[in-house]
Amino acid sequence: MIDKSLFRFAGIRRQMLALAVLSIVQGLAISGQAFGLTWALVQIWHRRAMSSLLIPTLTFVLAFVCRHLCEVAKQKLASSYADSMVRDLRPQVQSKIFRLGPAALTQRGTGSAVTMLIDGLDEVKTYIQTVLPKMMDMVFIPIITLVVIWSQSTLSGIILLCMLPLLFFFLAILGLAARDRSNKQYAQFRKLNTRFVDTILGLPTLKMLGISDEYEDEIYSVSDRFRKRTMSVIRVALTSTFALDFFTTLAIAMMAVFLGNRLVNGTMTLFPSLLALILAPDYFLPIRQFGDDYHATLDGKNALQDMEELLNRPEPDQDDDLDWAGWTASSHLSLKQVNFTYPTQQQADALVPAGKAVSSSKDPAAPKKSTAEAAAAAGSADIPPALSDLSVEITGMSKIAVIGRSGAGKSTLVQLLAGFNQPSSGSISLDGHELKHFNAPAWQRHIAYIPQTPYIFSGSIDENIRFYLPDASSEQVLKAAQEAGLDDWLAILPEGLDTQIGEGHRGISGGQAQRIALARVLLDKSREILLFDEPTAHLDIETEYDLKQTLLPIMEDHLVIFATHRLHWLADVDQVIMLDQGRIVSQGKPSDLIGQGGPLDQLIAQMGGNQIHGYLD
Ligand SMILES: Nc1ncnc2c1ncn2[C@@H]1O[C@H](COP(=O)(O)OP(=O)(O)OP(=O)(O)O)[C@@H](O)[C@H]1O
Repeated sequence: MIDKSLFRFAGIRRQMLALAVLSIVQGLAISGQAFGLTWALVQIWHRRAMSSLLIPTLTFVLAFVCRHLCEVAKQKLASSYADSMVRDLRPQVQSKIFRLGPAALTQRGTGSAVTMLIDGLDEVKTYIQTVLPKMMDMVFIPIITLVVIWSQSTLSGIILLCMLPLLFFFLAILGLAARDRSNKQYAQFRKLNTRFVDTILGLPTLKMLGISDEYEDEIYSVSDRFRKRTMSVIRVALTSTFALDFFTTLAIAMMAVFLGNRLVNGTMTLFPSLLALILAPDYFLPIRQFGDDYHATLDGKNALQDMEELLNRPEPDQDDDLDWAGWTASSHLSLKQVNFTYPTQQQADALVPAGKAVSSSKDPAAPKKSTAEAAAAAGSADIPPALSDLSVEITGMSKIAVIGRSGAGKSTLVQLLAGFNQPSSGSISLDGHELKHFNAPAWQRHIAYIPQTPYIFSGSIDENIRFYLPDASSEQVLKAAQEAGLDDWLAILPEGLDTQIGEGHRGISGGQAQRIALARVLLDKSREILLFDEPTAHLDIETEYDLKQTLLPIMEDHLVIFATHRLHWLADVDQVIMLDQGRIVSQGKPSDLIGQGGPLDQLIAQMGGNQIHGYLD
């Protein structure tokens, strides 16, 4: 019923102990309250003097106050513990998502990550603050009240004790049914969020293609499935409440009949029978409350398991030990027979060592596989490698174009160099350092990655330019903006660099976004390696031409690796790497390759020879 993973949280045992003490005190107070009430009622029944009611009434009031103070204390304790646990958990989950990187986000879906960080943590909080005190109540209060009832009427005690297994049986059966349904409901909830966030992100495209209504219907049907799953959880919850209430009422009614009978026969006095009867509902109350709240907390339990699964995911290896000062004109990078295969969904799931995945492994202590190992394992699977036997030599401030048809592996290679993808085999040597992969802070501190659509966050242009170097001076930012060709645009903006852009603010063009990305590179001179993943793919030819004029001087004193479809860039690079199905089919100086009738000529012919005019001229 209670998640074992909860015990890994610091201080939980102390909290449970404090809650247990409070539950025991509350159990005693409940008995004291029933005792005072019964005493007072018996005094009234026997028409005793009003003064004889003073002590029973005082007992009742004191016990009543103590009972409710215990309740308040338990709620405060559980809620402040749940608060502090969620406060600790939030940064852990957040930084894990960052450490896992873009591949994990692609696998889980952005919506799912957002759900986990916002709703998921709130649900975990509700789960912790509800389940811990209820659990303690269920353990201690029935025992204390049963002892008191048993001491007054053995028969009542036996009736209540016999009813307990029945209640637990129903609690377990319906709890399992609710858990299954709740798991499905949570999976549907994740699907709904992923679908919803993806659709919102793709809304401009959907609108442009005139299919946004169909997606609205699609979201409606996913939401409707979620509603049906929620209703099925509620149905089980109501059945469970009904079953628990029914058996509780039945047990109390049976007790009342037996006790009434004995009272009439004169084999029992009023006080013990009334005390047993008054206390009986409190004997069942914690079990009923746990049963009722159990369904409400299942989402939190699922969210916690989901977080545990994420936190236990092995992270891509990171080489923190690389001691490398940066790329210079004499630097040398060598890749030899490097292979990379994307893991399949099943292989990615098999990486998870905790929770469900552990059960599939005979040895829970088995070492966790890294993404690279999974990719190596993936070699035997059906999916072909995205990069095969890649051997490249790169020296000094060269400019290298990576070209090839769609799906050839250009982006995969750039992402491998950025450290997102880790090779499954092959060797890498950087200025004499042997690397397993490029996920090394010492390397990543020297690269600037510019994708097709640069990341523009919600904030001012100034803040966006400071992306790599938040402490740069205003003069440096302005100079970088001017060098990146943003000055004409800034001149017409009333607020200049302080203009708010990104989500929820002023929209900007693709060319302006690329220039902001260039300004980031120009601002941080320590990034001598530029990794471009088709930065001009979304731009019209005039904008691309304008941007190219800005880009060429920047490329001069950098190592540039430029994945592109636009072959006119061949006129401006020193080396070309042509990929086809993940293999290098042609490599060398463009002037040595063009006109030789090789694969590059075929590609030029297929893509329209005029693109290369700049080079031929
Ligand atoms: N996350 C991924 N998971 C599995 N396979 C992938 C993933 N990303 C890319 N691939 C596959 O890897 C291969 C190379 O893809 P990649 O994106 O590197 O090609 P590309 O040359 O950049 O294509 P394009 O020019 O269309 O962007 C393709 O077959 C693609 O389907």
